[in-house]
Amino acid sequence: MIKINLRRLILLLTVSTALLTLTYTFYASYRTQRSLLMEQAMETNRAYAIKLASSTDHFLADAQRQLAYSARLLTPLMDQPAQLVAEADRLQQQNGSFNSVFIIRADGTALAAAPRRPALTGVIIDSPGIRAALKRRQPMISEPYIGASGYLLIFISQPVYTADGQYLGYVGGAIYLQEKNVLHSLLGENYYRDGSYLYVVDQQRRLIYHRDPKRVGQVVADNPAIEAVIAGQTGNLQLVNSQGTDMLTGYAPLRRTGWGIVAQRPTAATLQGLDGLMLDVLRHTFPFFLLSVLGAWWMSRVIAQPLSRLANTAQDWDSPHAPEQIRRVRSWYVEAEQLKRAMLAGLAKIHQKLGRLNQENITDTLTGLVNRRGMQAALAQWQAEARPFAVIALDVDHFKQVNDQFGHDTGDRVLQYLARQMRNGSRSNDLLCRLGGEEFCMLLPDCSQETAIGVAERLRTRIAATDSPTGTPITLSAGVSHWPAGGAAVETVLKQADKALYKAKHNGRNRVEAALS
Ligand SMILES: Nc1nc2c(ncn2[C@@H]2O[C@H](COP(=O)(O)OP(=O)(O)OP(=O)(O)O)[C@@H](O)[C@H]2O)c(=O)[nH]1
Repeated sequence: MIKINLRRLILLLTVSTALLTLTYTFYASYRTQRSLLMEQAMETNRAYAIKLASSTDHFLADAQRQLAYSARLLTPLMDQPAQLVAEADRLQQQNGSFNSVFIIRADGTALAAAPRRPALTGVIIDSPGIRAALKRRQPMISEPYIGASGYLLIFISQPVYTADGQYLGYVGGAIYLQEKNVLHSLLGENYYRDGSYLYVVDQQRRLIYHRDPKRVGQVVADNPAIEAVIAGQTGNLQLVNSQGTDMLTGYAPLRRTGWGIVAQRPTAATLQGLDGLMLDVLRHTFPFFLLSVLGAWWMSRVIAQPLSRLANTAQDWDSPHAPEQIRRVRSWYVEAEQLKRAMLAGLAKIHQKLGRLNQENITDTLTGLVNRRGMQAALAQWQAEARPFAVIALDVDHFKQVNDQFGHDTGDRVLQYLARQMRNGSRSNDLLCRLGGEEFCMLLPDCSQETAIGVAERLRTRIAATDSPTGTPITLSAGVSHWPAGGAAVETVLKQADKALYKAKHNGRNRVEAALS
């Protein structure tokens, strides 16, 4: 299995988390901005359609008021052609509301027209608007229709009655939907430059105003915004228009005529700025992303460091400095501290075990004294430290007889007894050794030969005066030497002690002899 480095793992995890967060934030921010922009555009269009519906309603009401005023003026003038022409001229020119003005007698004969058209004066004009006005005899706004002049128009009319209610005819104004007039300016002047535009439909779904004059008069089917607005609803929605363009629309009806105003903006134009906006977001977010990568890199180092330092110390566990090295590792988080403690505990156990093994290795099992190997190690260290010491070589006299007479077990107990006596008569830093059989040795650091002779003599005397496990005292012989007396080597000094011991044996046993230096 592939093993991944902890630092890389932390780095990888943190960077991928940061990257995921960045991507998600970016995506969420894109979605939010997008729907916000779209909702804003639709709401703006709705508000705009409401405002224009209200302005257009006002305009039509105003046009009707002008005609009503004129109708009142005309009541006494209906048989005065010159006055009628003057009034028609005034109406047409004063406010510019109408492209043309007609004064029609109750039988349908045109009495005056503005702009002046002599050909039409005195004849009966037959057009849907004029016919409808005559028939209704009430103030009215016609449906759009193509007039005698060939223009698509709406006709606004006001009946002329005498004071006693006799119908004399009416005064009416035509607004040419494809020509310049106040209505046109009202709708067209608010045309925005950001791709937005509006159109007006009548109840038959016919375009009666559009920024493209060629489309005026066209009937638009299957457009949900048109369907809603001619049903008298105000609102907004996203739709694909008859030209296949995705649009954000707002719409509002005209109360006076039942027409509908639809303001719209292509969705693509609305969202055009979004890409730039998102690039800006990315530009602003990227330094933070870099910072978090840097932070992740730093964190991965800081987290991995205690573990990797602990791992390094583990390679050197047999070193006596290992515990200190482990203790020095800064474990700043709980898991590293736990690991550190576990390692220290493990190491302590190992060292304890090693120490025990080591101790067993240098200890004589019968007496518990240091064996020959232990003695060699101590001597080497003292020699390295140039530490002077005295050597007392000891040997039980006639030990063979003890064995023979009392048995080997008693012989063993005698050896243990001697070891105890040696311990009783020595200092804590003296090294007491059994080198094999009944051969013993005492190494006394920082001790002169004379003092060592005294120690050996006291031991000999005590042994000779004390009952051993045999029931009677035993005796021992000793030879004493000193290092570095005479500059001899350690081995020589040991041999000198042995020689002195032989001398003591030779001279009758139960005695201490000093080596000649
Ligand atoms: N009980 C016992 N006897 C041992 C041990 N090791 C050696 N011996 C005996 O110690 C005796 C040593 O005898 P020798 O070397 O002849 O010396 P000695 O009898 O003490 O005579 P001298 O040293 O000349 O006084 C032998 O009988 C060994 O078997 C041991 O661990 N236990």
